[in-house]
Amino acid sequence: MADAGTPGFLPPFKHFATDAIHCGQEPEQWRSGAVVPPISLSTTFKQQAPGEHTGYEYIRSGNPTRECLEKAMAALDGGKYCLAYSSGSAALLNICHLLKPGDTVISIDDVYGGTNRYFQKVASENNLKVIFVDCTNPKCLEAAITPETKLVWLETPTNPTLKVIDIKACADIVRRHPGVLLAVDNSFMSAYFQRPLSLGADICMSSATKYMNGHSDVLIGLVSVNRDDLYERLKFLQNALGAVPSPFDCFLCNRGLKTLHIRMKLHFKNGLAVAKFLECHPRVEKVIYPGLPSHPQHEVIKKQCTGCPGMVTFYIKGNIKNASAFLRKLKVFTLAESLGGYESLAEHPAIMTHASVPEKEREKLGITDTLIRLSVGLEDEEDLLGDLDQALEAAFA
Ligand SMILES: Cc1ncc(COP(=O)(O)O)c(C=O)c1O
Ligand SMILES: N[C@@H](CCO)C(=O)O
Repeated sequence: MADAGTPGFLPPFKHFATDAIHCGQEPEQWRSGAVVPPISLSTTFKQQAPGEHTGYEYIRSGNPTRECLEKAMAALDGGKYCLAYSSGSAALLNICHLLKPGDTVISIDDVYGGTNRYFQKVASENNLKVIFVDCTNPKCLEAAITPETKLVWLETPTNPTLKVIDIKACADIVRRHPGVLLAVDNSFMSAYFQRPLSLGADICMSSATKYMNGHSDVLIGLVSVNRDDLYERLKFLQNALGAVPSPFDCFLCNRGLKTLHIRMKLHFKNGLAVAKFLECHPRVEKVIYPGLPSHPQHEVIKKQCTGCPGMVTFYIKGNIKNASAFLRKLKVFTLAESLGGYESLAEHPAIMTHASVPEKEREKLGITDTLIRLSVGLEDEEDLLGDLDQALEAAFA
């Protein structure tokens, strides 16, 4: 019986679990017939004669364990190719090396703090112009494109205010401007809930450090594309820049993919329960969760996604003291950066993940002293809700 998915959302991507378990994992590729791909640590490979090799010559340019992960991830992203990097930030760096001095990048205004930092404090100092646009209104994107624009960078939902962008609408606009690439950072959704390539994006990037690996024990980035020319250039840059992940990290992330479909369904269930609980709580000012009908782009996420992740953002009543007290009083949720693991995490973006965003910009984006971001994990729902309730009360005691 096929998984019917969630009413109102896209139906689940077909064969997702089977692809996660089998794509790129063929035992026949190993002399041993290993059902689980071995970890190939060798940094170099014997050649029969100069230049006559097995397809592998040096670890940075190719590794069997990394290729198993890349093949599995390409299938999950619905892409032709995938390339792995040492982090999501390294993936962003490689993508930006597709550009030339004098090019312009249009970025969604609300992005991960580290992405903002790279754009404002590195790329901008290397002859790239970066402008930030609220692409929740695609007309704003259209108006911002100039002849120098060569890359549009989206996150959806955005980190941390969970704005949802209509990927297809933005892709339709970008396609009217030849030479402009559309990249979507899919970290918050995972491939299980969202496939940007199928909606017209040229590049799908994931900090697989998050949901894709899903165990908070690997730093790794993944980039999927369909276009042969993009793949060839990114493959060259992957080797030339050298920001590749270790075989062990590839092994762990490849293993994480095998349970992604199960984990994401539970993240959705727990995330929605937490959002609904907070929405009714007297100590909560406002909840932002794309899975709630109250979210301004609720219809967009249902149109382009098969579900919602466990990312819930809310404004606690009071001030910074109440927000800080709440975070300190949590027992099941852990006060820590990052997201997408099996454990529930809570953080204060203005002080933690988005501290590098200039204060005026943070305020404009709504990243205020009372904004709290949750990564709702896989714990028992009653324990999660009970923890939030006791911490909210304690924050005002
Ligand atoms: C949405 C988003 N994109 C990119 C990154 C960067 O990924 P990494 O930490 O793997 O470098 C992060 C977090 O770090 C993130 O939250
Ligand atoms: N990008 C992750 C790690 C932050 O350093 C987050 O937003 O929590």
